[in-house]
Amino acid sequence: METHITSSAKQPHAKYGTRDLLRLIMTHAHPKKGLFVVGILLSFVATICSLGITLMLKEFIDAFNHGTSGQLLLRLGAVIVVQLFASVASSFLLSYTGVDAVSTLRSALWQHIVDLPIPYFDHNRTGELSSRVVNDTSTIFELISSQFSNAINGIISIVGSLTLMLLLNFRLTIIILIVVPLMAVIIVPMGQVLARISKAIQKETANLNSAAVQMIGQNRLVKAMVAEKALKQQGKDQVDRIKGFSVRQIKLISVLNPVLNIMLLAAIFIIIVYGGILVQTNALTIGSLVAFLMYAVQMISPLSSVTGLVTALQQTVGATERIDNILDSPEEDKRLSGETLSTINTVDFDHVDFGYESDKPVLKDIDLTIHRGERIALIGESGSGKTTLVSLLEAYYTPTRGELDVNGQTMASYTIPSIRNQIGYVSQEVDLMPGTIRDNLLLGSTESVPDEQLSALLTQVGLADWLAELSAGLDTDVGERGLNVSGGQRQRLAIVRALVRQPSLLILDEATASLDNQNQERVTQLLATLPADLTTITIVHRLNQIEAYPRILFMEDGRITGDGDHESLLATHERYRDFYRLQYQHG
Ligand SMILES: Nc1ncnc2c1ncn2[C@@H]1O[C@H](COP(=O)(O)OP(=O)(O)OP(=O)(O)O)[C@@H](O)[C@H]1O
Repeated sequence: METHITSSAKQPHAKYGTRDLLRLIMTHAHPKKGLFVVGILLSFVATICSLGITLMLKEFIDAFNHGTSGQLLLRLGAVIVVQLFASVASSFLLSYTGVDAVSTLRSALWQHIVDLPIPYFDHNRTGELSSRVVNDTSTIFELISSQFSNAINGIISIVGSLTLMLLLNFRLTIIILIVVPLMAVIIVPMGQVLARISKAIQKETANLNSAAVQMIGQNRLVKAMVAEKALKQQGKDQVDRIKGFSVRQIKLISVLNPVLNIMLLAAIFIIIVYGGILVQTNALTIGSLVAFLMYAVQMISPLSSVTGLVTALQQTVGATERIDNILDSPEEDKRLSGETLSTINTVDFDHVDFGYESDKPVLKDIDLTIHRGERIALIGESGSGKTTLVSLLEAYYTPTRGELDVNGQTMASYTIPSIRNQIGYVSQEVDLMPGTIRDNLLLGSTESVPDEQLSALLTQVGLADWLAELSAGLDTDVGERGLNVSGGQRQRLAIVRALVRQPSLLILDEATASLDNQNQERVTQLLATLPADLTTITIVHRLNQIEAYPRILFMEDGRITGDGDHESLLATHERYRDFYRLQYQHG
């Protein structure tokens, strides 16, 4: 039988390389190839023009003694204009290509993450996933929009300058060719160390991101546990780890740049001394010497952007691997070619087993039939598998053994959206989405629902007075993570959200933490006001309203050991009796 637990068992990909990066960019970022090629060509033109300008300057200087040529100035002006236009246009086109590609990649990632199956989220931390969408895609953006074109221009500049230098003076060029490899001996190993450091910075920054998401999200818990000190220390340690790597990085860069500058100065010094001698002996014109100097700079300066490309590629390959891991994880199979489930009349668990991990069964031999319109309470000790049982109904997971049928047909034959559309699910952790109350109530709703209907439902759950007090009514913003709404109100809003889609099965995972007795009573009363043909399964944590449920399922260690009404369970089920008495003793 198919299970969705694929992400954790995924085989690690073979070593990642530039080819994977290219594949990722081509298949998911869809860069505008035409614009990119035009951008590179214009960049090529701009670099060639720069080299040409130097050559013209040489002619200009050498023509000084014979009076300046107006025609030469005109040509120089024209080339400068072309160079300016080409660099502006290429810079825009390449950056635009990068922005466009990274936006496409981010959207693809976002959409893919939305469609990942629940088990994927069981195994991956929120902060890490958000870091993939934001930080790792930025690394790819930098590569496409600047580092890549800088390096290509650098190579053109190096090759062009070198060729022109060779044409101007062979021996001077040879001297430069001795200095440059010396620089490479310093740049390349330092570049590798820098790459390792920036990889570590990236990793630690992602960790900080994920820790920050948790720290902010769990702020109430932290305060409740008076854990501020420990958490501050944890944050400081994490920040210090990044600082440690960053300091090493700036130390290296601080040394690298001046060393390179000194080597550049040394090269210029040699050129001036040796070139000066050549000028004196008329073996070289002053114009050629100036041009030579400029070419030397044009050749040496881009060296770091060329070697920088290697570093950038290494970093981006790391980001690629992480993004690929997400994109390669299979999306939830929504079984869109299956049948549409238009109502739920019966649900049959036929000797169903399920475990999140194959060797640890959580549900054991569940054999159960639920009929339309039943009001069921599901109770049992914490960890006995209640939430897991209803998660199977939501098709978040599939049974590892046995059969789960709806209307006498295997659940696997129905499309997943049609199953979920028939189920109103109110989970224990009720989260509201950012937006207005209306946005929240209509989340995922494809049909327009009149405000009167929403108000009627809000009245039904006892929120009419609360709504009337809000100045903007249904348009009130619920605030981030729904903090402006109390736990009980949140749960009742979630009930309305579930009812708006007119489900045939309502599942309520009662939130013990946020519900006081009064609220719980309200929820129980609400069940009585629901349409008679709406089946409800309520996971009940406190039993003070348990008599209201005609059918109670008692779960122990993944099995249903009791199935009946309150009186019959009290009479026949020892554990239920203990459970009931224990709860009552504690009020
Ligand atoms: N996503 C998951 N991955 C792995 N194990 C899980 C996962 N969710 C729950 N479990 C385990 O499955 C078992 C049953 O959990 P479940 O949440 O279904 O119990 P429950 O009866 O609803 O508990 P409670 O009343 O505390 O909500 C527990 O041992 C739990 O640790």
